[in-house]
Amino acid sequence: MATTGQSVPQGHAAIPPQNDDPRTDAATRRRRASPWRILKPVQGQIRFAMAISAGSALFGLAVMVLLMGVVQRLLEAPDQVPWPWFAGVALCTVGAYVARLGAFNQAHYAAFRLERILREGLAGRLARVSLGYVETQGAGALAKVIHDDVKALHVFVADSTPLYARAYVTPVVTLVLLVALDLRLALVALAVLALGYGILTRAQRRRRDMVRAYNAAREKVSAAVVEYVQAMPVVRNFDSGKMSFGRYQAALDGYLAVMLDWYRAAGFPARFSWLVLSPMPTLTLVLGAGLWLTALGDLAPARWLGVLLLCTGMAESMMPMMMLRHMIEKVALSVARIEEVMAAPELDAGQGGAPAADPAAPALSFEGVTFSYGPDLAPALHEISFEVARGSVTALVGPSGAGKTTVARLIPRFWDVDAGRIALGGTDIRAMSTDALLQQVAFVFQESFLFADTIAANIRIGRPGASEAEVIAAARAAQAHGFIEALPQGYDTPVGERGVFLSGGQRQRIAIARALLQNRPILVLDEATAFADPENEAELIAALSALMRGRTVIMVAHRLATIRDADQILVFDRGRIAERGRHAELVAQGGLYARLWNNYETAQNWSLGGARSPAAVPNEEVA
Ligand SMILES: Nc1ncnc2c1ncn2[C@@H]1O[C@H](COP(=O)(O)OP(=O)(O)OP(=O)(O)O)[C@@H](O)[C@H]1O
Repeated sequence: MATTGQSVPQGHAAIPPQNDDPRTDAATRRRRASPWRILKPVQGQIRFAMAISAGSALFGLAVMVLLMGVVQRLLEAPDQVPWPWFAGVALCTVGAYVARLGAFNQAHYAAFRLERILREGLAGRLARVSLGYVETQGAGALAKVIHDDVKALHVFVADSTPLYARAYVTPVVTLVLLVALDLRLALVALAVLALGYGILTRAQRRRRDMVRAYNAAREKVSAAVVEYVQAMPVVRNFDSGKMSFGRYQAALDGYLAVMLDWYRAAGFPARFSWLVLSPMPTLTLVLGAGLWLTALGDLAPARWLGVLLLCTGMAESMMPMMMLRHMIEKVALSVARIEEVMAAPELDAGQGGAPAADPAAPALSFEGVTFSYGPDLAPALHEISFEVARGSVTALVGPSGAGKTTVARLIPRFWDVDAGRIALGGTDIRAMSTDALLQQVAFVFQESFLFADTIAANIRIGRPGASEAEVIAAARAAQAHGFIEALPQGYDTPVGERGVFLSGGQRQRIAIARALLQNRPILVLDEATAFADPENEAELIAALSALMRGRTVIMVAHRLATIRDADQILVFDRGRIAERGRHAELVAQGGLYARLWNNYETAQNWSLGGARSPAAVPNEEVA
């Protein structure tokens, strides 16, 4: 189906451009970008490739003209072989091929350079945008831009730019030569071309609508495939695949209907126009007209032959032009997506260093912080204010969706606050450089990212210069040394893509070892025990205790037992702090926390036996 490379698709108006990407939103479609802008960094090299390619086209046309000369000489003096003309033909043929090869070489070099420049630019940009942007876009979608969309541009530069020059130079020069040789035959050839173009343009009239319908149908198929595959474990257990397969089937049927409609609407005229634009009709007509003119004694045979030779190339020279239209449409969506990432707002990082050691200021403070995830969304946090004293532990609890994770993520500036400020040691975090901020705070989130490297390397990310003894000490404190030692290659065991060879609890302990090595004064834990199974929960809690010792801690707590001893508990409810205090005070208050605690305890005592008693089921979701 794809029409990449240099092959010319038959009846290609019937083939819609490829856009198999569900990420293409309406805004992107509106902003279909021209590819030329993005090629600027390698513009010089591309122009050079185009110039060589134009040279190759001129050599090709020179071959035709010289062949005409050969025939003329042979007609004038049949017993004398016109060797110089033959030599000219041979030289120009070699020249055409060498120039063509050179053009494609240059275009490929430019494509490789561009690929590298774009990937570096995109990666650099992503390092400067807010983490919130990365999270909202989705790592998969961004990786696709860096990989697939950049690749699409590579293909465009490598294969299309030389064709571009040929597509313009050949028809124009051919036409000039034809007119110079014989205006009447030139007009015949032009008439055939005009007819072919007319039909093709008619065939493409509904193209834009069809492309839209086609893209929508493809997106539905993509989404249905992803759903079908991702939901496979659930599907197998519950509906033996019938329901989600039904959705997939419906998407495929819709896709087929669009394709058939397209084919019916554009298929025949498109194929017909390709037939008209192929060399045969032009040659037949020019041959007939030439015969007639020769019979009238009004056309020299050598000229006639020259026209025939040029006409063969003329129809063919139109092919690249049509192919290019298709290629540019195809690459425009990739360009739009690349430009969108390149235009993503950068985090306005301050230049300041670490906060001044103001002993009177709290380690961390939220001062009237209001934040919403988007201009049209209700605030996730309303005027949140609290202080965290140095060396103390603050726990964030509350029902699901109350805003706890949002608080944790605002500290490393996943997003910036809409109103109010967040300060470390009295300094607004927006005034600190990214490095200075990160030197103060370590984070352990629900799902810790492990690189496809060894366990030791993953721990060492915390402090690249750490010695082996320090890595092992951190792993010991994080209760990870035991299971690492038991692995066949110990600390040199590769953890696989995103740590798939390790359990959730093991991955978390490696992340804790990493944070221990970082040794930063403030620690933010977001549901760090969420993946703990009963077997390693105790170890995980021991690891966290080691990490928390002597540090200022903010923790989003899943298991309320882990926060009984917290110095301060902030109870969130619908984006506000509903209650605050220590465990005993809050339980005594008999409010939201007391209810959450009660439910938590009930849940802890819940057993299969208890499940038979309806009273034992908790009725409110615990954070
Ligand atoms: N990326 C996002 N885009 C838009 N809204 C979001 C986003 N993340 C969270 N929200 C919304 O912000 C509110 C607070 O969410 P948050 O994740 O902070 O709650 P939470 O208390 O941590 O919940 P949970 O305990 O279930 O993780 C919720 O209403 C949620 O729907």
